[in-house]
Amino acid sequence: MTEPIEILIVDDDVDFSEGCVRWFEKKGHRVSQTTSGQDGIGQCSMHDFDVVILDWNMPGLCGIELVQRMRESNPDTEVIVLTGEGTINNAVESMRLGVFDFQTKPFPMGDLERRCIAAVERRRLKKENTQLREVISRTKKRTIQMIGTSEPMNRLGRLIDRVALTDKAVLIQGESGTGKELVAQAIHAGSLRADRPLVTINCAALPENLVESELFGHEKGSFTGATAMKPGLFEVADHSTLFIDEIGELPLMLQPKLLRVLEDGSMRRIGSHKERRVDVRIVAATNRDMQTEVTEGRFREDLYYRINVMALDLPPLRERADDIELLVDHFLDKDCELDDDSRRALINYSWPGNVRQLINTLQRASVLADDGHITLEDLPADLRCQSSGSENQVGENEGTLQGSAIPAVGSLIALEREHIAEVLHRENGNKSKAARALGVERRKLYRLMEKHGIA
Ligand SMILES: Nc1ncnc2c1ncn2[C@@H]1O[C@H](COP(=O)(O)OP(=O)(O)OP(=O)(O)O)[C@@H](O)[C@H]1O
Repeated sequence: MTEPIEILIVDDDVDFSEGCVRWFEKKGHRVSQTTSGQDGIGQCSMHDFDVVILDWNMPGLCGIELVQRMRESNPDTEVIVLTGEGTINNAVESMRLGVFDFQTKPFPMGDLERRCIAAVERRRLKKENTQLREVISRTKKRTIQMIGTSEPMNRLGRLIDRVALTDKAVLIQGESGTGKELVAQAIHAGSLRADRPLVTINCAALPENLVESELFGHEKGSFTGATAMKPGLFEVADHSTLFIDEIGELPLMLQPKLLRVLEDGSMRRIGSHKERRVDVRIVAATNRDMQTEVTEGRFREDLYYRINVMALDLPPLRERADDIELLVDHFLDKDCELDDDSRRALINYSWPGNVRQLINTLQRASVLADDGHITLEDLPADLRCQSSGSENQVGENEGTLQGSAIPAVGSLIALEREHIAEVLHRENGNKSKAARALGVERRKLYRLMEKHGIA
């Protein structure tokens, strides 16, 4: 049997439509029926049908009007038009409106079912197309290569392989820069959903009021600025994986909505009454202690248990020192080489900003090095100190300038940038702590970091 199709039959011929309902139901499809065009439009606004089978000659609203209104509110639903008077004009008109097919009564029911199956296929392809376009416009393509052969990394690799195939929600916890996003990509790549793109949202990088519309989408006109309908990331990630980065930042008022999708896969766009069903696997990440978040009332306990079905803890780089040299060699510019002292300094450092800090340090050193020959002088002061045996200090380059526009020394902008970088450095790259120390919201810190090109 083929996949069950959700069908709405809109026809004022009661005998015909009841016959259709019985026939389709026997074939295992889910069918609703109405004899009124107005009611059909209402049902479409409440439910996401795959196919509407519509009589062209209904009393009240004419065929053109019905098709137009249904397609306006349900551009994804395919429409098959039925008529007793098969005129060329009707066919041309309905095709122009984007209906999938046009059938003249009477016809064999088997034909109608075959047309419905073909319509569902077109709907699936259209949806997939939209998903791909959305994802391409939102994400940069990256290949996943996790470097590390230490025992903690081998253990993590084995866990990823096992977790990936389960389809269960995963919570990845670890310090900033340890590779949580990379792990999310690896889980998706190893899952049965891997042929579809991974969709990502970072809750902390978006203003609070945008998180809801990004996740759940909105209808045109549902709030100021909603000039067009936009599907949410849950719809974009249908049949795939949604990576929710910094889930600890998810506003409390949105948490019940997320819980609902996780429980039964149902959601609504902002400004819509229509319930949509999605099949999305959630992989979430955080560098917060979620137990504390729950205890202190910032995160719902029920949601925490829902997302924490499988937990993965990422070790900080200082707990897998065996991997440092591998990472250094992997990320070192191919035209550069390290002298013995600088190599030793890199290997012995405690890397509070983890792999991200290591990558930044190497990039910085390769810019500063003469003829590609990296010496201790090309490394930040705290690495040099540590290498000469002084106390562990934090990484000064968790805050390396990435852009090319360096503000004039002493300018207000330069001072702001320096101060932010210094606080990040003092807090070991921990953005929550840095935001608290700066007296701003974490989101604001993200925007400031972006503005100043701080990595
Ligand atoms: N094991 C690894 N092998 C190769 N690259 C890695 C590894 N771990 C991390 N990286 C790289 O380090 C950088 C930071 O990793 P990622 O963004 O995944 O960290 P994160 O834990 O999600 O950080 P944050 O909490 O700040 O978002 C990325 O460029 C990533 O590719």
